[in-house]
Amino acid sequence: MPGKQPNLFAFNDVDALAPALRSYLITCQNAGLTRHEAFKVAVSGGSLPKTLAKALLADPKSAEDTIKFDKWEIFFADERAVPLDHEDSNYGLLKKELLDKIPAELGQPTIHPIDTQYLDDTQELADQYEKLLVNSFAKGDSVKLPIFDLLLLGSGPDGHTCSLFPGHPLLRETDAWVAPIEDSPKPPPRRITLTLPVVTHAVKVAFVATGGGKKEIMKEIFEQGNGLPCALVNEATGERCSWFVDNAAVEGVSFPRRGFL
Ligand SMILES: O=C1O[C@H](COP(=O)(O)O)[C@@H](O)[C@H](O)[C@H]1O
Repeated sequence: MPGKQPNLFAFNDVDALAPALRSYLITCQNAGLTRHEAFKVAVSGGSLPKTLAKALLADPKSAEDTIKFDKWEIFFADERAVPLDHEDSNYGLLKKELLDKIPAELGQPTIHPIDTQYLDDTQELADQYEKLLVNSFAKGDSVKLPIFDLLLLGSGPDGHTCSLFPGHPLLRETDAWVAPIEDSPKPPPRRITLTLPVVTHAVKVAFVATGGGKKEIMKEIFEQGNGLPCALVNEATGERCSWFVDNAAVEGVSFPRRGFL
């Protein structure tokens, strides 16, 4: 692994995890604001938005403990090729769990959903999302990869992250920033996803994984790796990567935990 190993932060439960995640997000936010007066974050769907909402919608404990939502630019780490109000939409999920609940006085983030006029053609859907990233990140022709301030990811019980699935040829993609997938083993099959080089190029990467249903795959990710997508992210990002988990998700996993300060 480059540099040090990923940080594994384990908590008793989601209620204990959420304040630590909030504090981590504020640190990433403030670093982004210092760098370019915005916080550019890509988020996943699945179980993440609920935990994210718990972290972000909590009452601030001090003046420093402030989420500057109006400075947040939220992108999607992966998205399903469905309308934004469809029950499978990652945007729809984030809206329901978080966006609709942000009090107006806290300011509102800028959201970058997929362009649903291209739903019938996943290659075009991916290309259009890549263009959006080019316009949001590129400062000239020299930009080879977008640099997100943070990628907020989940881990499926098969070790997938974004819509990058174990053993799938998409894991070898080196050119595209955003790629289509038509054969996702987890429904719905038609999706787009950030590619591995984009994910691993982010300033920071954070996974959130909770519940005993994840413990077998967490063991494999942290003990063997086995080329699982989550393990590939760990290997490529090292200490830039942090895992926020509950104890149930890492029961029996031999990997050093770090204390969250
Ligand atoms: O299909 C997806 O699954 C993963 C993992 O979801 P989880 O419910 O096991 O946390 C998610 O990160 C991804 O964004 C989503 O499209």
